[in-house]
Amino acid sequence: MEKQRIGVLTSGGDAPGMNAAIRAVVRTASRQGMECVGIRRGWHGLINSDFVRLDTASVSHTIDKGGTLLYTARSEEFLSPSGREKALATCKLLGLDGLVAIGGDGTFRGALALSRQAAEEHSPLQVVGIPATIDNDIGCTHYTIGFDTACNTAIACIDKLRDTMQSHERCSLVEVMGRHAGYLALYVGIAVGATAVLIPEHEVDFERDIADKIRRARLSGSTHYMIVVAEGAGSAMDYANRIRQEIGIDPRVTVLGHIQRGGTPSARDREAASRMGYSAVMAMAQNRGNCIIAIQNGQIVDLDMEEALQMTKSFQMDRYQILEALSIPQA
Ligand SMILES: Nc1ncnc2c1ncn2[C@@H]1O[C@H](COP(=O)(O)OP(=O)(O)OP(=O)(O)O)[C@@H](O)[C@H]1O
Ligand SMILES: O=P(O)(O)OC[C@H]1O[C@](O)(CO)[C@@H](O)[C@@H]1O
Ligand SMILES: [Mg+2]
Repeated sequence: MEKQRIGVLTSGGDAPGMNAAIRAVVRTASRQGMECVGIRRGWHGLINSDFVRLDTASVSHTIDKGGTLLYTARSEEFLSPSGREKALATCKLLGLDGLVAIGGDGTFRGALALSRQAAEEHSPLQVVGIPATIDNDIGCTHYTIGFDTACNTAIACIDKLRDTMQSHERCSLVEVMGRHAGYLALYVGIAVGATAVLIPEHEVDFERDIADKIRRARLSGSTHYMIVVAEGAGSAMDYANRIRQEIGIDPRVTVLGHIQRGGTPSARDREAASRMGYSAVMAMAQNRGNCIIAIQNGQIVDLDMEEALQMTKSFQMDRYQILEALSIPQA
């Protein structure tokens, strides 16, 4: 039988730990006697035949690096069957039997569409997804690569901010990432002991969620207030203006932005990425392709891609209650 050859790519927003996942895929493939081709710039690269051959040595000294050595991109063209047709032509040209796609939910929807189109053309292509996004918003998995590092980065920044907010007895609003998801904001809020956390999953009521919390903190003796705002929960600047007008204090706004997507991956992200990368290739080697590698209750599982993409994650409102119980004194 011919030696199996697989492709690996990163797509969507980058996340610290993606390199550790690529490394695990390449090294496990090599152990399984498979060849590995890196596709650069996500689906855009697959369409344009943008590739690099990878071997065990080419992923040395990458486990500790943020970003992705394969670059990442978003591709409009890949959304159309004609775009995916070009991507399939690259797969045929390179002789790929399978593809490991490291990214978020959009990346997996793309992978599923590609494998369906390949099946229709009677040239099957196994696809396996590895969840990597700092948003931790993929329904089928309790954990996505990059989340822990992003939390630690945001916490380190907010700890610094707290020093100056405390000295000046100010209110600080810090915007963290999360266009559609509040996991990052909530975990960070608990870890920094925030006065309030605003998340997209919980409609913001200014009086209840901001004003009342600041007042109660003041009544209990606090003279500085830390409010963590997920970017999808509204503009931190608008909330600051309202606080100025309605409460009469003069807040400062800090937008942490893309700094949260960079940096040295944490131990948790390196470990999760290594286990997931290994499991992705093993699933393929054992003919269990078209799946997403997930972490459920600490265990690695592989789930049918179509079913996994229909799963939703119920938001952890218990954590929201814990945050309130720990940071806001009772009236
Ligand atoms: N329904 C879909 N069908 C085909 N391709 C898709 C689909 N959704 C997304 N894609 C492809 O996957 C790419 C990445 O998706 P997206 O931009 O949603 O990021 P993601 O993987 O969800 O990561 P993140 O949300 O963390 O940035 C898109 O640019 C597009 O090329
Ligand atoms: O600026 P970009 O690269 O489009 O990505 C921004 C988005 O990516 C995410 O960080 C996920 O990676 C979202 O929280 C954010 O809204
Ligand atoms: Mg996404």
